[in-house]
Amino acid sequence: MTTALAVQPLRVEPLSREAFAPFGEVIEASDAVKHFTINAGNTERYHDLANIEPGADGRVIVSIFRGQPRALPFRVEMMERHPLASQAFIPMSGKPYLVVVAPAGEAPTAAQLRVFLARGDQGVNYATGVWHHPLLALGGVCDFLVVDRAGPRQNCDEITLDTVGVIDCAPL
Ligand SMILES: NC(=O)N[C@@H](O)C(=O)O
Ligand code: NI
Repeated sequence: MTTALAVQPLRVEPLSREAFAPFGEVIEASDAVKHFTINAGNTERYHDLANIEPGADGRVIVSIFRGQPRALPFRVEMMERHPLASQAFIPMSGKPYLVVVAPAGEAPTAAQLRVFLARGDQGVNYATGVWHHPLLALGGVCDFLVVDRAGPRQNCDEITLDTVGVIDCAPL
């Protein structure tokens, strides 16, 4: 007889720079970040938004992830981390998406997970080693520009959670 896994309802928070700070950076054109006008006044530059870390023997690469939408309620059953490098996701389709994270270090429990709803104009950069769930697109097929690492050595650890985290909220 298989025993059912315990479930833990997960609260969804709006994504903000302050709340996400323990996990990395939020990539957005906000008055809260350093910005200045360039190109003879035509363009505003929102400067130096994320710490992109490819690791000592890696190089920075840019890819596009085309994510299929996830259905809600969503069961968070696994998490992953990239121990050698950061990973950034910048939405290109203008739709909100979910970000599930836990601090770098010991494998997290469901109770330690943080869930953020990101707007379609907010990207995130996971700092090296930060636990996160793979891409969670919502509302349709969505493209994301992804800035992460190519290089030798394996750069993805996955864990299965003992307790399933359940995200069951409509976007905030
Ligand atoms: N595997 C892969 O490149 N994608 C994950 O790292 C992810 O965070 O979506
Ligand atoms: Ni990842």
